Amino acid sequence: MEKPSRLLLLSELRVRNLAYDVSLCRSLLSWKRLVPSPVYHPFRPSGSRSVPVSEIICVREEEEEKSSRGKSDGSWRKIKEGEGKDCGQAFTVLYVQRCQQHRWRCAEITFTCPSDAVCQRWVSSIREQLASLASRPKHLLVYINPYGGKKQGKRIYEQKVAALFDQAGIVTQVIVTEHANHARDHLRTETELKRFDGVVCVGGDGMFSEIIHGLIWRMQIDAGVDPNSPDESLSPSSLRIGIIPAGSTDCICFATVGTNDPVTSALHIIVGDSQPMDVCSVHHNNTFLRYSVSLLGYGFYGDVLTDSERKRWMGPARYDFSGVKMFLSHHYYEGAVSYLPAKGIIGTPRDAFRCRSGYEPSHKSDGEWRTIRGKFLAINAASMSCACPRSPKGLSPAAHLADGTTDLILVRKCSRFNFLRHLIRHTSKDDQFDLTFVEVHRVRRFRFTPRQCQSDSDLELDRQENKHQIFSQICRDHPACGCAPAYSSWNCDGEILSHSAIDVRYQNTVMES
Ligand SMILES: CCCCCCCCCCCCC/C=C/[C@@H](O)[C@H](CO)NC(=O)CCCCCCCCCCCCCCC
Ligand SMILES: Nc1ncnc2c1ncn2[C@@H]1O[C@H](COP(=O)(O)OP(=O)(O)OP(=O)(O)O)[C@@H](O)[C@H]1O
Ligand SMILES: [Ca+2]
Repeated sequence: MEKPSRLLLLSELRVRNLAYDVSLCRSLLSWKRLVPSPVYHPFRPSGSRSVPVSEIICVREEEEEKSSRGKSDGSWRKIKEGEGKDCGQAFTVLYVQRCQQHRWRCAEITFTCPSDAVCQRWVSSIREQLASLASRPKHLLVYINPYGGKKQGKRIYEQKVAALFDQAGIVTQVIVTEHANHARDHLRTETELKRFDGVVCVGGDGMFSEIIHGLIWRMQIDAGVDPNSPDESLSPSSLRIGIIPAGSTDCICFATVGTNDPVTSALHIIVGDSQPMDVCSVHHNNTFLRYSVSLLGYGFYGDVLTDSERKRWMGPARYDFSGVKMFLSHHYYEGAVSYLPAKGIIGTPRDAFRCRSGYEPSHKSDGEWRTIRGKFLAINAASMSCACPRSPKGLSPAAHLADGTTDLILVRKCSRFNFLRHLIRHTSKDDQFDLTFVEVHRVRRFRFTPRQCQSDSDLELDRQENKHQIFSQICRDHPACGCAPAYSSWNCDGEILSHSAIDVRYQNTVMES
């Protein structure tokens, strides 16, 4: 065995009885097949592969091979006969294999060594390399929501994730929640959080939201900041949050990882990947309501959520049922949206670029507040793309994950046919914003006031702008006329907000695994 300075190890090992040149550099494990060649070179490498050490899950000594050594095991005998060498132990490397559509799988390869000593050297060298990867979690606190999505959270964790964490040497404390807000309250009070490198959320967007709320609260308390104060800037979280998708939309997982697959997510957690994301805070009259990381939607998405919560027994299909119902209801809502455009940022919501990686928040000064009044079918604020299996490009395909902005999408009252065109474009390559009744702005902050809550001076401005629309005034004065509901609700990451008039501002960035 030679050991050039660039290499940590270089050996001739066997994989399924074939000879390979196997090397371990500082960041790469590579194996190259050695094929006999009759022409110039006695051995010519082919079939080479390499895996970054950062994507190795673990290395395992093959105990069975050790015990069968010297016994009349067919494969061992072949190696002995073929090579005429004294065969030793084998070791298996488990590593990440990238598959289609951003899926990751755990692959493994077993190397047979010529001696025990060589095997030991390989195993300890790879383990040393793995131990030096500081971003890998060692202790994780896992919350399982057994109630989200198709109610499979517990099974998904036990069958697809637990064994992988175990193989990667991750020690877990698992809590299966018993009621809504169990995880949030547990994070707020009971746990000695310093023991953990991260929190794992097995559930959907609502469960992730619970965990964000618990963690942010806890971080503020630990940092001596009043969590209720709207003006205090958030103390950043030292704990990362990993998501194992087990909900109905799982858009936070899909938009960050590119797929909703528990094994892929578990592998991202194991290798210590991290992804910062923006957190917005939502206030009503200076009172804090909630944080949001994905969608804040009024009108269509608020109504779909309100209607679908009554049909939870349908599982994820409730959204399609309520989606069709609310599409047919075709409710629009009047109000004023004011926003602070984000200036000096890289990109616009109409870019072709898709973001699944971090982005530095820009702190350049912003523009002037602008106000848009009107009748809206939907007002959506997307802090990330909100991509999900229903819409793989999402509500705002070019939204950045951590740039301190939100894409504000306004869909004005239009015909059902036009609204359907807009919706369908979420599922195709066509631009859903390239329609006269849709506008999108990248903003740092925004406010919404339903028409019924607008001040008299605002209403006077409205009247001047919409002199011809006399019926809107009649409907406002006679909300019982049945022409349309006056208020919708805000869908905040899949939870219903208690107020319609809200003030939303970019707050901070948290880490997600
Ligand atoms: C004709 C096909 C049109 C398909 C249009 C698909 C657009 C889908 C866009 C999905 C955006 C999801 C945003 C994520 C929000 C999450 O924070 C939240 C919590 O998990 N999920 C939802 O609110 C769950 C929201 C789920 C919304 C489902 C809407 C389904 C609309 C169906 C309209 C059909 C019209 C048919 C007419 C005959
Ligand atoms: N043990 C529990 N029993 C009842 N509700 C729970 C429990 N644990 C958590 N919850 C609540 O369940 C709700 C739904 O969970 P979650 O959002 O994860 O799934 P979902 O709504 O099906 O998926 P998505 O949000 O991705 O569409 C959340 O509001 C969460 O607070
Ligand atoms: Ca939910």
